[in-house]
Amino acid sequence: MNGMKTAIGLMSGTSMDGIDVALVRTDGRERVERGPFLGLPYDAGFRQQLKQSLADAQAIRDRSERPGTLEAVEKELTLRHAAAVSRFLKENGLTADQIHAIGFHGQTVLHRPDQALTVQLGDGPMLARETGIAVVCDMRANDMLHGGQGAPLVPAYHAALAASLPTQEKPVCFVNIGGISNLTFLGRDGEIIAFDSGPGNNLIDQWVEAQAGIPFDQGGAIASGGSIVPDLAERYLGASFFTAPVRRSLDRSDFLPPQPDEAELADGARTLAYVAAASILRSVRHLPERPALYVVCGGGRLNRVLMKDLAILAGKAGSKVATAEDLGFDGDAMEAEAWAYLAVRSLLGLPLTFPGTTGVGSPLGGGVCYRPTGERS
Ligand SMILES: Nc1ncnc2c1ncn2[C@@H]1O[C@H](COP(=O)(O)OP(=O)(O)OP(=O)(O)O)[C@@H](O)[C@H]1O
Ligand SMILES: CC(=O)N[C@H]1[C@@H]2OC[C@@H](O2)[C@@H](O)[C@@H]1O[C@H](C)C(=O)O
Repeated sequence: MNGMKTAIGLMSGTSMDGIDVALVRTDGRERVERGPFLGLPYDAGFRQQLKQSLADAQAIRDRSERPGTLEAVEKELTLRHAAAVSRFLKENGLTADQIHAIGFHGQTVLHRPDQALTVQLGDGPMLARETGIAVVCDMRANDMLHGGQGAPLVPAYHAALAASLPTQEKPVCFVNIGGISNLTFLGRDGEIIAFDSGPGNNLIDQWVEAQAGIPFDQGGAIASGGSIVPDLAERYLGASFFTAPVRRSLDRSDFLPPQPDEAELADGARTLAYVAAASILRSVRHLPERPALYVVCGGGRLNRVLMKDLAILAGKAGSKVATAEDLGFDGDAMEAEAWAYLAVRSLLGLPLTFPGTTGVGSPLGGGVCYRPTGERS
């Protein structure tokens, strides 16, 4: 189809649970055809290396620095992404020459918007060489150089998806409950407002891992046997992040899990599921209007306790809650799809960020493209 480009998006999110791969055909505007998706979980050993890299990244003062284990982890991460692309192409009967570009997120190991410092591990030139496909990466940096928060970037894609929704579902609010949660409000007239809305699954994951050696609370099974600890919930929900007049994007370390003596395993999981749901409603006060509908994507939509809390809280405020799947989207693939979409926008010189999304002064492009030959464009 005229003007359509085919791109692969690669996302390794703040949960550090694996690599998501998705294919999108798009004109970089409102025409979007979603293709196949592949989720490849990291093994426990590599997750541990990524966790170590978060600690090592604390020493970074300039985003090109790679202290401690970071250089080795970046190489390993990039090769794993290259292997993921190769497997994805093979499984779907595709070849590299059918793909215009890869949108490569990498792994965020440090994000300090107040210092305009954001670091995503991932070697774009190496990935381009390994795959034989042009790679668009570093999509957050230009926004930060121009005074933006560098996140969230998915909103441009949410806006393209929302274009296909009927008017009665608007204003609509996409909510991504990943490691950290972020939301995108889309008004009836196309107004777009987005921000990080608070902790998502990261606190739950860290809590059940530390207390029971389990990586995440599948289906909310642990939480369903517990009770909310009101003081603990209020400690999180009373954080300055929620009361500050201005929104800012979050780093994984901005919210830390409870101390072991603050709750039993199930009560802690129950409380943190509630905190993840209530955070979204607390953040909604920054929106100009109550959303008619919340569309939930990201792994948190699979935690039944969290989703029930969200449905109750949103319902009290007069809004409906649906999963991405209820509307024909894919809640696991959405972020990887977004990176494919953003890569095409980057190639076309279209803006990735907007005053209403990252707080940047005016709509702004971003991303750097590396060709397999080594050229940068
Ligand atoms: N079946 C499930 N039941 C409950 N929770 C789940 C389930 N599957 C995944 N999750 C949660 O979702 C998390 C992964 O979500 P997702 O992949 O959306 O996050 P991410 O992309 O890494 O993060 P971010 O959006 O912050 O970058 C897991 O760490 C886990 O906590
Ligand atoms: C710095 C960084 O990687 N931020 C992530 C993180 O995970 C969720 C939330 O915080 C969001 O702001 C962002 O990711 C999504 C994909 C985004 O930029 O839209």
